[in-house]
Amino acid sequence: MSTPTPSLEELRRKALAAAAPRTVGAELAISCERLVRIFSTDGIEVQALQGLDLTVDRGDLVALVGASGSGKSTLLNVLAGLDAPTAGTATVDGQDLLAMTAKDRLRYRREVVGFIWQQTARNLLPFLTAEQNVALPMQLRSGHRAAKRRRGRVTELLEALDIGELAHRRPAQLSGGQQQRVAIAVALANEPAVLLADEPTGELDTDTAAGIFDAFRTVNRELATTVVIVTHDPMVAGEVRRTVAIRDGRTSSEVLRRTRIDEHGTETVSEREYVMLDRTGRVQLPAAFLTALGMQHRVAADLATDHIQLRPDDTA
Ligand SMILES: Nc1ncnc2c1ncn2[C@@H]1O[C@H](COP(=O)(O)OP(=O)(O)OP(=O)(O)O)[C@@H](O)[C@H]1O
Repeated sequence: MSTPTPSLEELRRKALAAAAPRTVGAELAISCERLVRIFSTDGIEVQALQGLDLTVDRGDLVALVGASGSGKSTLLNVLAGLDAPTAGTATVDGQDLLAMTAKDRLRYRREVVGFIWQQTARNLLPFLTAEQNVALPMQLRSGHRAAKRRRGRVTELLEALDIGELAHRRPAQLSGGQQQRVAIAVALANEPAVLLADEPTGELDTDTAAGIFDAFRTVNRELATTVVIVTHDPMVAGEVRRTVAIRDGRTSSEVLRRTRIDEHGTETVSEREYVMLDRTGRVQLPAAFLTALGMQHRVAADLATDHIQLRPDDTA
């Protein structure tokens, strides 16, 4: 059967689509490729990010873990538009972070991302009540919303975070956990595409931290907001579907958790660790595996039908 000849109109549509400018990574919430951030102080250069690759799907909930100084906060600050990368590409919600003017960056911070700091006091204005804190980002946004609609959203957010009855309290009249819930509501005020949190449970006790983490899950599930949390807390890392480890300024491995329910309704959670593969074929193998087999400098790589074997160098 011969393929029907496309009509002139179809060809024209295809040509226009091919010629249209494409927004890199528009289908992803976050896309970073070979991201580099170099800090220079007193003539000394620190490479905080050394060619980091990361993609996050829309609607995902991801924990970023890693040793102190591995580059987690640097990455989060870049994604939040608080800091500019030195090289590489970074797009959030289809917006190119390296091509932004100062004005674009301001709008980006106000409308595209929400940010939650570890220090509870840093997230809120002390002289405003919880509801005034949540309403403020909406008032600052260009093209003011109608006051009535704004009030409705403030109430909705405070209720979603289980703090509806605390709307009239100032931060000093709230516990650390309650303050972080208000901070999440503030960060969500302008319906951001991505919510970023840097050690949001770092100042809280274990039970309160569990509650805050639940709040992130609720937001992720019910408002479909993409959430990225930097954490040291092993409990948080163990609860999310995806945990990405950062080592020496690069994503080194990730753990994916899957929940399966069998025919008897029994839930089982399986975990699998993956190492990252970049576009040039580089992988960073877990240090523990390399030490266990005494692998250094070079390894023997052989292709099998469905896997690649890596063995210690046998020529030494
Ligand atoms: N403004 C800066 N000026 C100079 N060096 C910096 C700056 N910010 C971060 N660094 C350095 O960059 C590296 C990565 O720091 P970063 O704060 O991103 O790590 P981290 O993984 O968030 O650590 P922690 O878990 O301790 O917060 C570190 O060596 C740090 O000293």
